[in-house]
Amino acid sequence: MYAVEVENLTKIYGSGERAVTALTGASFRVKPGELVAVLGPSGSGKTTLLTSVGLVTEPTRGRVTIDGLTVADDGWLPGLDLKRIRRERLGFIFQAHNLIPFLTALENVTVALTINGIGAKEAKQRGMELLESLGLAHRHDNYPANLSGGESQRVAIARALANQPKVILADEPTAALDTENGKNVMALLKKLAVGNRSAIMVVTHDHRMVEGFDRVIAVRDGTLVDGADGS
Ligand SMILES: Nc1ncnc2c1ncn2[C@@H]1O[C@H](COP(=O)(O)OP(=O)(O)OP(=O)(O)O)[C@@H](O)[C@H]1O
Repeated sequence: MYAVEVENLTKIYGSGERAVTALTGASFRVKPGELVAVLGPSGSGKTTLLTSVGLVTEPTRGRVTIDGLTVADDGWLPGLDLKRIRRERLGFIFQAHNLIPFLTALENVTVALTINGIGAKEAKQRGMELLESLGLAHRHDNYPANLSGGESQRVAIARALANQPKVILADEPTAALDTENGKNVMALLKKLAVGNRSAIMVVTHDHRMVEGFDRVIAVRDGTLVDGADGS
């Protein structure tokens, strides 16, 4: 089974004279354990692609299936709890890592677990294990303001992984990092994709990082021009 299947996805923002077609007939699939880059110029539709898979942007037409569950078929399917599906099956990593400033590194990770109903003690144990696996156990009680950019991004990765999602979506996760930290983050994502059998989709402009990916999906003017299907 594919982790992500997108068929004929079209997204039109607005209507009438103001309508903007961001994606036209995009189709692709990502397997578990695959690390895929989404590359393309500004305005080409990369974020729309990622947020459609992330259940944030409602597709106008086409089908989106996450881990075997079809969530959209010409718009969201009725009766789905999108928030819950997002929480349970997806993990998000952003450029500006969005850590909660008044929570420690560990608490930033455990908050994702407690929202999903995991008890405090178990959440703490799992959070520490995750931070440990990312080389951050010794920084667990620091607040984001006292973490470096690379450390913050690794905390954000730990948080995205907390619920062992089948699909991880990252928007420019290395853009704010220097080359060395960027490469470390990419190596970590690669390890996690393989080890956890997660599919990871990364929107990036960062050509320095491209060699770390299994596949590059290239987007131009709302159309996928290359790399749509790795099978
Ligand atoms: N909420 C919105 N309302 C109207 N138009 C939008 C909206 N979001 C995106 N667009 C338009 O859709 C097109 C694709 O945008 P999108 O953000 O997906 O591109 P992108 O490749 O991620 O760009 P960037 O690299 O600059 O972030 C652009 O023309 C953009 O202006």
